[in-house]
Order: sequence, then structure tokens, then C-alpha cells
Amino acid sequence: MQHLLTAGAQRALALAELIANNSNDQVTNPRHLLAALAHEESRAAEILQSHGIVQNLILQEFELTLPDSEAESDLFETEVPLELSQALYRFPQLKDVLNRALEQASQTSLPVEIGSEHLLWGVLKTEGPHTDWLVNQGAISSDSLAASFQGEHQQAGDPIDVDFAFRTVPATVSDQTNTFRTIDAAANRLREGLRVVEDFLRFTLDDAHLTRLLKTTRHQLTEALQFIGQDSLIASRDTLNDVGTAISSTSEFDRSSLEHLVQANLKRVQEAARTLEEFGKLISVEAAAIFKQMRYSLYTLEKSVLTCVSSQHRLEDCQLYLLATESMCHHGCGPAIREAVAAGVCIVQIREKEMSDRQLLEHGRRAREWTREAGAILIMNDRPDLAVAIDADGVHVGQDELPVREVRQIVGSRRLIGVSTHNIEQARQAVLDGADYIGVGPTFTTATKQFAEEEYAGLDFVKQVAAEITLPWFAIGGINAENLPEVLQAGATRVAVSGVICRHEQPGQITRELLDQFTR
Ligand SMILES: Cc1ncc(COP(=O)(O)OP(=O)(O)O)c(N)n1
Ligand SMILES: Cc1ncsc1CCOP(=O)(O)O
Ligand SMILES: [Mg+2]
Repeated sequence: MQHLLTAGAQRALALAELIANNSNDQVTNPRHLLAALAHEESRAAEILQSHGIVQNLILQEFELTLPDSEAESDLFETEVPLELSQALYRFPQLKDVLNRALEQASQTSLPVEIGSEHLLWGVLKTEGPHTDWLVNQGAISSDSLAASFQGEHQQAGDPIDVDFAFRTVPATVSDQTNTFRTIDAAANRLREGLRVVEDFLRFTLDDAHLTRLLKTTRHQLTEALQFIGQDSLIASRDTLNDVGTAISSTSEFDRSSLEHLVQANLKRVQEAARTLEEFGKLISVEAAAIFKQMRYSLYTLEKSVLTCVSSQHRLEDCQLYLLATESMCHHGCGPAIREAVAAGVCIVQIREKEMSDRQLLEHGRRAREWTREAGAILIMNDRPDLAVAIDADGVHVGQDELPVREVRQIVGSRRLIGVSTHNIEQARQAVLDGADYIGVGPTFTTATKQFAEEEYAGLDFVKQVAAEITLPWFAIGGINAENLPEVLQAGATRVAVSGVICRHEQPGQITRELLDQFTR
């Protein structure tokens, strides 16, 4: 008998493989699969979420990295049904997981399709660090999961002995009404979901840049539907006979926070865009191409929105950021960093241009100790590799250095990535690239770094960023106790400084003077 995996289970396995590759692991193991299972709105993800286990937690715990949206969206292109024996061959380290998933799936009276929830069962039944962690995190175990399965089995009828899982209905020209009906429903779902996300961006995040991006997506929908024909959509609408209107999933009402709500709606709009793209292909290639573009924009938007929200939490009280350079400090970096963090600096960057790699490694490790003692965030300038080596909390890169995507490959998903920006286009791009915070400057002339006259972005740039970007950002360049009021007046709520603290005889005292101004 053939045992097929459902499309959702196949995608989870393929995603697990990408996560393994991305995390530089040789073979796909149960932890990669667990992270993949938590990824989309599958039954497994729903179960995990109901136990408070979301994907980010898993990624952080096991230091795993997701592939980029493009690679991820290719998973949906898989159209060949995957048979269990092929999966066993392709994923040798998941042998136990797959066999247990089969055992569980075979208990149902439906055709033996291995779904995402069966894979989750298999993961829970296969002992490893992930099982202990899952039990500790959310009290989820194979026993607690068994209860969910029992509920399902009781509802199912007698076993049906069929050996295929993919049942397809061929679309022909005579199916056009149904195709229009599907497109109409998906377009409405997309429009409504976009509105929810837009309201979040406008009223909760208050982010003009991301709101604009979302509006563009809404306009694209209108544009694409013109290729389909509004009249045909309305003519095919038959809401009263839609069997789906009475069905609601339990997760539909489970919205524990605004972030959860917006994320669920972003997933919903991506799914709707996918339906539109697939069914759109039967009516208009132009429309299908626009829907595809929309789907990609929505992946980017999701990443930017979620990064923005999580960075706002992580950098919530960070007003003053110190760039520390050994040679600029009177008594070396150690006393300056320790005094500054004790006085309230909560993020410190190691910025050394003259040290050898060995010196930088030693110096970075010491800075790690000083900052850790005080609970401050440590960032390594320019060097993602050294950020990992010294276990810094993040890395800062300039416009000519490695792009965020490449830096992310090196530092993983947990570390912060800061990007320098010198004009509003760069700032907008950094948000879309997935930066966790941005540097905004140079604001005033500075002795710390050389800039040509025309490179000074000034207070106008600070004002532009303040007007439209809510990803945490730090005004930088020549800021001191005298000009700080102007910077705050221009809309900055966070600033990064170097010379004013490093060159001061009493770094703690000047730190307090600067911080005092934020509360006035
Ligand atoms: C917080 C912060 N903002 C900007 C910079 C400048 O980075 P970059 O443009 O790469 O220049 P260098 O600092 O590497 O000379 C920064 N380091 N930190
Ligand atoms: C590294 C850097 N990038 C833009 S301005 C600047 C120097 C910040 O130092 P200071 O606060 O001493 O002007
Ligand atoms: Mg740099």
C-alpha cells in the first residue's frame, strides 16, 4: 500500500530541509522539522500555537534560521505527491519520526495520508532535546496530543481502503463560473485582510512607510481584478450556497495579542493571493502575474512588520547608544563602557578599525563581560563573524558592507542587525531588507569619522525618518549635550554617540547629562 504525505506535510519536510541547509546542518533532524511544522497555518502549527509554542521560540532555542521568502515560496511549487518510502530515503534522520507518523495516521479510518499533525506526533514520540524542551515550554507531549487525535477518530467513519492522497478536479472552460466564484471569494478575503493589516500599520504601529507599501498592494489587487473582469466576479457570487461560510476554525477566534492578530491576517492574505494566482491563471496570465508579485510583496511586508514589532520590544528603553573605540577613551574602553552602562547606556558598539582580528576577539570578549554584567546589549561593528565569536547581541553594518541577507546567514535569526543609512531611500530599503534597527546620519560634523561636506545628512534627514519610520532608529554624528535638544526636537527618540562619551574625563557623568535631556 502506498502511503502519501499531504501537501502540508510535504511542504513541512521541504522547509525543514531548507532550515537545515540554512543553519549549516548536514542532515535534516527532528528540530528542523519542528521549526518547519510551526511555520504556516497547518494543523500542526495550530496545535503548537494552542500550547503557546510559536516558530520564533523554536528558532531561538535551537539557533535555526529560516530561508528567505523566495526560497520558501518555491515550496508551494512542489506538485508531485511524495510517497513515504521516498521521504524515508530522502530524510534518513527522520526515520523514526516518519514511522511513528505513519503509525498514527494508520489509526484513522480515512485514507492513509500523513498530515502535518502526524509529523508533529512523530516528532514528539522521537526522543531528543526537542522533546524535553517542548514539554517544559508548553506542556505538550505525545500524550496530550493523543487527545486531539482521539477527538478526530471518533468523528470519522469506517476505514476506506484507498491508496492515494491527492484528488484533483480538472479545471475546464465550463468550470469558469466556479473559477470566478473562487477568485471573487479570495479577492474579498484578500481585500478584507489587507484592510485589517493596514489599520494595524496606521493606528497601532503608526508607520507611514509600511502603510504606503500596503496601499500599493491594495491598488495592485484592483489592477489585477480589471484583467479578470469585475462583472464576471459579481455574476458568479453565490454566498448563500457557500458551504464554507458556516465553517470556522478554532484558531480564527484565538487572537491573544495585536501582533498575533496582524500575523494571522498577513498569513491569510498570502494564502488568498496564492489562490488568486492559481485560479487567476485559468482566466488571465496578466492577473496571475500581478497576484504573484503581490504574494512576494506580502512576504516582505510580513517580515518587515514583525521585525519592527519585535525590535520595538527589544530596544524599548534604549535611548542612548555608545560606539566605543579604545584609542578615543582616556583610560581605555573598559572604564568608559562600564561607567556609561552603569549610568544608563543600554547598547554598546565595539568600533575598532585598527585592531588585528586576534586583538579584536580578545577585546570583544572583555566587552561582552562588561556589558553582560550590566545587562546591556553588545554590538560588533562591521564584523558578523566576530559578533558570533564573542557572542555579541548583534552586528552593525554600513552601506558598503555585507547586505542584511548575507549578514543574517552568518549571525542567525536571534542577533540584531543594524544598518547605517544616509538618506530616506536607504532607510526605507533597510526596513524592507529586514534590519533590526538603523543608524540615521551623519547629523552634525564629527571628528570621529571623516565625511565630505555633501555627505552630511543633517537634521532634515532626521525629520524625514521621524515622519515615516517606526523601526527603531538612532540619530548619529557629532551629537553632544549642546545640540541634543535640536535632535530630539527633530523627532529622534534614540541617539548614538561616540566622542562625547569616549573623550570625556567622566564618561558616567556626561552619560547622565545626556540621558537627563530625554526626560525633559
Ligand atoms: C549606530 C551606528 N550607526 C551608524 C554607524 C556607521 O556605520 P558605517 O557606515 O559602517 O561606518 P563605520 O562605523 O563602520 O565607520 C555605526 N557604526 N553605528
Ligand atoms: C561612525 C559614524 N557614522 C556616522 S557618524 C559616526 C561617528 C559618530 O561619532 P560621534 O558621536 O563622535 O560623532
Ligand atoms: Mg562599517
